[in-house]
Amino acid sequence: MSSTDFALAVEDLTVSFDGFKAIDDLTLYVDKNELRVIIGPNGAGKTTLLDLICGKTKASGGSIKFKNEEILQIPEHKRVRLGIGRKFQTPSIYENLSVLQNLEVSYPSGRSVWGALAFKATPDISARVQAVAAEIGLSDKLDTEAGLLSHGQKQWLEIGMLLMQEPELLMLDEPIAGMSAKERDLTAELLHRICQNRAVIVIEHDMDFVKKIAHKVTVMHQGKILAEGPMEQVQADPKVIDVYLGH
Ligand SMILES: Nc1ncnc2c1ncn2[C@@H]1O[C@H](COP(=O)(O)OP(=O)(O)OP(=O)(O)O)[C@@H](O)[C@H]1O
Repeated sequence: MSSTDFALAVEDLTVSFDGFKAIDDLTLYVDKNELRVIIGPNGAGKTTLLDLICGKTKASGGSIKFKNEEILQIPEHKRVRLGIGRKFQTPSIYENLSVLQNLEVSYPSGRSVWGALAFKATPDISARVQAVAAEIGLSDKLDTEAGLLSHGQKQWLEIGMLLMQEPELLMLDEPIAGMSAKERDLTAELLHRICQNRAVIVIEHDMDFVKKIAHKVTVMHQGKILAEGPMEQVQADPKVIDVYLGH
């Protein structure tokens, strides 16, 4: 497969913090419609890798191509416009706005959060809100104030806010942290749905959940890739057991 076919092509990526290489000459390719899970011990560089892809952290060297376009020099807010969405662990929803309003304010070039109450949505925006609400399982909660949602529902709403921008690459950092067993199952189903139209990268520590969602698993260790492949293969890899799964 030539690199033109990948949603994301990371090559020879390096970042140093005061001489310490948190990401060390790392190469990674993610297909369109692929759900990739990144695992590895604490400090392996997983979060730093996502920070580099979304533009929060500047790389020291290497290349990051999104849909075959070099994005290394492109600032974070422009990468969002290109179609790269990133969800952090803490939800950043507007607790005082309804689910509907949270989704509406997330529409690209939509109104600001300050104008939320006086806002009249166009048919395009309303249609997108309905579709996204159905995708995240919150169709019956559109008028609910976001602050009243359960922890899991807040996480799904934030994913929905990212989906409003129709990202072609969505990155999620430990999406099931703090969720109940039922919420975890629903999140697995949600991730299966949303990777049908885009590439998704998930950082996760819960191996049962990884098994449920991953198309392929990348194991990181000390800023490098230790192993990569289907979960069964990675799980049986003595190197992976030694540095991570055996602990
Ligand atoms: N801005 C920074 N300045 C200095 N060091 C940093 C910075 N960001 C990350 N690091 C270091 O880089 C290494 C990788 O950290 P990172 O948070 O990416 O690991 P991780 O695999 O996400 O770990 P965890 O599973 O604990 O979240 C760590 O040693 C961390 O201390």
